[in-house]
Amino acid sequence: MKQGKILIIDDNEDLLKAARIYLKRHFGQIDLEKDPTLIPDLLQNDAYDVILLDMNFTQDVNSGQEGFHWLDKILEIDPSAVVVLITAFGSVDMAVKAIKAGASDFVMKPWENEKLLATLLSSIRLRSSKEELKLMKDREDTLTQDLDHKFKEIIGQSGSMIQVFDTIDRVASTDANVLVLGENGTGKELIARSIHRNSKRAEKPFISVDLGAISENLFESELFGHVRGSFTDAKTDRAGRFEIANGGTLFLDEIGNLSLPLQAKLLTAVQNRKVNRVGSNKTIDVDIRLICATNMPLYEMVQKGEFRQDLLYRINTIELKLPALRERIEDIPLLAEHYLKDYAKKYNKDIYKFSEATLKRLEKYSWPGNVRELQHAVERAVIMSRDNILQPEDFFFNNNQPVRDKDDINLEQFNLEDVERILIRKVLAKHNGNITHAAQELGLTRSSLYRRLEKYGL
Ligand SMILES: Nc1ncnc2c1ncn2[C@@H]1O[C@H](COP(=O)(O)OP(=O)(O)OP(=O)(O)O)[C@@H](O)[C@H]1O
Repeated sequence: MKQGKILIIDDNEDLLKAARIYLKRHFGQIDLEKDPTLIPDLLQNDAYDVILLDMNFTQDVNSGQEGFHWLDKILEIDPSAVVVLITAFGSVDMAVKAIKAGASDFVMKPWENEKLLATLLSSIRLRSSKEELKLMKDREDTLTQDLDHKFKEIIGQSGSMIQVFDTIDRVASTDANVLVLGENGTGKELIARSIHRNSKRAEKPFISVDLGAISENLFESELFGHVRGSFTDAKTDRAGRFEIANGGTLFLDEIGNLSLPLQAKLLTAVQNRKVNRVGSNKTIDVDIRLICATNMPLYEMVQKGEFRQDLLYRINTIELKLPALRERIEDIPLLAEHYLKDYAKKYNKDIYKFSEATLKRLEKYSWPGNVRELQHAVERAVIMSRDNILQPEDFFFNNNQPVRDKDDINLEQFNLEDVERILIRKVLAKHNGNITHAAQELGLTRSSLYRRLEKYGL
């Protein structure tokens, strides 16, 4: 089937007819219109891939003013419309002006059919890439909104969280680099997003990079980009995260996991605010606000020569230490009730509170996985409970489950899931709960390890 819908607007009837006869062979639909005042109606009723528009409608007037007027009108109705202008021979200046005003291309009268066809075909391609781009932009906006929603509300009324809020208030509007320290699941990314949202850069991107999840040899390409052919898999030019974050905030998570050679490369980029794509000599300026986070003891690591002191001093202009959940017990009921409301709604359950005994138990538990662990525990309890009040037995706590010994694994008895659960628990214990290290040892990404932790209730 022939593709493409084309609208031609010109007051010369002979020209319209001739164009239709020729173009009908190549496109799905050709609509002709003599009267430009009908453009808004036509665009209401149909979506055209290309609009071919004459510059001059009234005879003896060659200023092109009318053409510009209608071009503006069309782009006002559909900003991604593809308009090709028809200009009189010899008025190249006007054509250039039209392109600056938003036309995609122009053809000169009298035209050669082949040339007209080639112009229309490339215009149709342009239209579909414009639409694709718009779709991608919309998709990105939706994703950002979803993510932002997830990260919007910071809950806490403990003294230590009030201090955190106060620091966010004071630093958000500055461009100062911020280092967020805290155990896994204490809300480091949440805080980073909140700083971004309250900064002058809020309308620009917030780009998050999990440095613990990037392999050593892809580090430069991921962060600084690459040009085509610079290594085997570099099939196209690609911008790195620094460039993508330009104007906005770059959030480097798990910075303590970076090897010393990569720390040096990062330092250079952070210091100079310039990057070179891998395989290119061109230096690109980047304007970013840097927020870094880690659960590792960076100061001790500096003492041991595992983390560069100069890099630490670059990134820690402002330091924010997030308290572990067990250090702010008064926030536990608050968070638990927040998640209870969320998940009861999500799973359509009529559960409205925790029993007194449950709250006590939740307050006593040590929450090694902090808020993330509490969130998952409440979700699981909501799913499993048959009552409308959550009881202690709806919760499984890490330290309720004895870690079995290696000898316990009897391969005849265990199914694969049991073995996986035990293995994950052991590897986690070996790395003191450090998710990144455990994931590395297990050959999993951090997110798939989190998924399994959730699945097995670890
Ligand atoms: N104070 C808080 N109020 C509400 N939700 C929170 C709070 N702190 C953390 N969370 C939630 O807990 C989850 C984990 O938070 P986040 O990813 O920011 O932690 P993190 O410290 O960056 O974790 P990791 O070190 O594992 O990357 C998220 O779903 C987040 O929304």
